[in-house]
Amino acid sequence: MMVPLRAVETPDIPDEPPMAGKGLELAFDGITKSFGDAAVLKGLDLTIPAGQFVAVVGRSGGGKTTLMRLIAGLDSPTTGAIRIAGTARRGLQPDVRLLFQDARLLPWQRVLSNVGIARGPGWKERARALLAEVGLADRAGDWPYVLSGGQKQRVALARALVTEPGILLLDEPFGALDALTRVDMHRLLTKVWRQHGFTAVLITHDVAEAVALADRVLVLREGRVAADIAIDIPRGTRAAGNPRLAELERRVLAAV
Ligand SMILES: Nc1ncnc2c1ncn2[C@@H]1O[C@H](COP(=O)(O)OP(=O)(O)OP(=O)(O)O)[C@@H](O)[C@H]1O
Repeated sequence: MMVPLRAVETPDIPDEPPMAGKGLELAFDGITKSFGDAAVLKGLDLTIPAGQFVAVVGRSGGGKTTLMRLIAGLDSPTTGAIRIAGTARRGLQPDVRLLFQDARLLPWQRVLSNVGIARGPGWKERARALLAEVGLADRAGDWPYVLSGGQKQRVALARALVTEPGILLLDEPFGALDALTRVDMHRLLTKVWRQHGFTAVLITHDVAEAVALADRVLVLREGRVAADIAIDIPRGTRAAGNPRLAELERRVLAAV
């Protein structure tokens, strides 16, 4: 069944700011990144306030994944610095977690152990609470292979949240899901973002998804921020048919 979904409706979620506390500020100071002679990022200067939900859109090859890898500490910028809560980022850190298009669960661990991968005292209770939050309280004892694609992504989300990261990076996490499951995941992501208060950076090809979920959309084009657009309408009103949403979507598309 084809379901025409221009935007995500989240009328069941009140438009409140995220809970204060966990989110960390993320700043790019003159970031460039080259691979050999190829300049992929050509100078990024911007600050993402703690707890903000930012979507990054752009054409294939525009440098989105490269930027993500720099934030995660999987790679280093050629020049410039990334600061997290004011401190220059150095290598992998537990305050930043990643969610990818594929859930990357460990097939030899049951769902609960996948979520509680970090272990430590009280890990089982914590993992169970997170599974309940993502709607999978009754699947703790299952093996990953019995889960649907959407359920696997829910487990991956619970696992990412178990360490209460200050920044959650999402690299096309819903790209492989069908339209209805995507809408469910949009609702869930909005809910957990509100509850946990992390700073969110979502990479997506889907402009409708970007304007539906984010506070702010960055358009990355040829290694630069071609547009920085505030989505200044309440989430509860971001339904298909809202003319202001359509206008914002047009602005983002024009910049892409
Ligand atoms: N390790 C690498 N070595 C050489 N070139 C690279 C490397 N990583 C990325 N690139 C190049 O950098 C450019 C940007 O790639 P990147 O994956 O960041 O783009 P993207 O915007 O995420 O694209 P997509 O939407 O297709 O994932 C591409 O031209 C790519 O070939």
